[in-house]
Amino acid sequence: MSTPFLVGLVGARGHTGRELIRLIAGHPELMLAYAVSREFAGRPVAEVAPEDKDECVFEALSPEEVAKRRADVVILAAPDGAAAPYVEAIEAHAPGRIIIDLSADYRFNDDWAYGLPELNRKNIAGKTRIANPGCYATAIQLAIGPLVPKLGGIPSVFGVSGYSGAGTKPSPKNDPERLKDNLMPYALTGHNHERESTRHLGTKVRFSPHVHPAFRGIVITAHIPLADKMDVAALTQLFEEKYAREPLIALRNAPPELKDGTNRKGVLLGGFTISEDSPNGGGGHAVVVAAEDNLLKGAAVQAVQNINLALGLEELKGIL
Ligand SMILES: NC(=O)C1=CN([C@@H]2O[C@H](COP(=O)(O)OP(=O)(O)OC[C@H]3O[C@@H](n4cnc5c(N)ncnc54)[C@H](OP(=O)(O)O)[C@@H]3O)[C@@H](O)[C@H]2O)C=CC1
Ligand SMILES: CC(=O)N[C@@H](CCC(=O)OP(=O)(O)O)C(=O)O
Repeated sequence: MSTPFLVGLVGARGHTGRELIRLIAGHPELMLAYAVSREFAGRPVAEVAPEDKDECVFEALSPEEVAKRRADVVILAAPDGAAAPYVEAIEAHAPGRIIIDLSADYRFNDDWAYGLPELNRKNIAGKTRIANPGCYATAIQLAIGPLVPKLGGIPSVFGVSGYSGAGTKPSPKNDPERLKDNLMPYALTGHNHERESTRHLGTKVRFSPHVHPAFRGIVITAHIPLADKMDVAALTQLFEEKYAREPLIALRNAPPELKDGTNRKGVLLGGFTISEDSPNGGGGHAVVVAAEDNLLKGAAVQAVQNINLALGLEELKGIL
């Protein structure tokens, strides 16, 4: 067997960190070199993630210590706003090292590749600075992307997420008591993933998220105004052609439900519908539904796709 690539993981205690440990353990060419957590420091990683076979112990490493430790790839899976000290220390000590940042901190930075392989993999291959997309933003862009050349207005998206999307830091959005028998709308305009989808699709998108009591899983329903009339067969064909060679994207006629996306490695798109109703002329609007697991294609699986592309490995190695 060839020497594995070493991966350092910052934010290893968190929800996405947990999924990343499992994926790294199952990847034939990656090895976990270190796992950073201040709260779990000193505990064996296998205590919380039994699949870890690299016998790591959680460590409370500073950004400088992270930069000085040997690794081919550093994954930053810390909350928004925390990445810069790690990036700066790595720039100073090991500028050629690959960094995959799961937060929103570099998704608006032109010096970083934006890592949504199904829409822009040629911009990711061989890169050393990759911003992993947001969870809702992944589903939104995959649902709207094929229709961008056909738009006749601003797409509007309703989204629902499980509460793991809100991380482990206590907040109303991950408080089981607040969420019990509940659906909580928030950030009705201007959510980060509205800005992110708008930026990377290159066209304005509106988005209102909601959180509900399941732990994981996302469903988004996109209403997409069309410039010209289109029937359901043509709509479906457009998606079939766009995603024909994408193993992580599945299509079906019926609208996917939350549970169809939970624990799925990729995204399920469906519910392809056309409304003839177009008060201002034009082609009416299409409706497309997407279901995904926010922790997998919405975070950790996508990070492994990006690592594979950065290292020149087969994109789906360790995933399928
Ligand atoms: N959850 C999701 O569905 C998705 C999350 N993301 C993004 O991924 C990142 C991680 O999310 P998630 O796993 O949910 O977060 P969690 O809240 O579950 O975990 C955060 C992790 O970061 C560590 N951490 C907290 N503050 C800092 C800091 N200042 N410096 C270094 N480490 C820190 C924590 O460990 P400790 O305090 O022990 O050091 C913990 O391991 C976030 O940026 C999030 O926005 C992206 C897509 C989907
Ligand atoms: C339910 C819930 O709170 N979801 C999070 C998902 C965002 C996320 O994790 O993405 P970033 O990496 O862009 O911060 C939110 O709406 O902020």
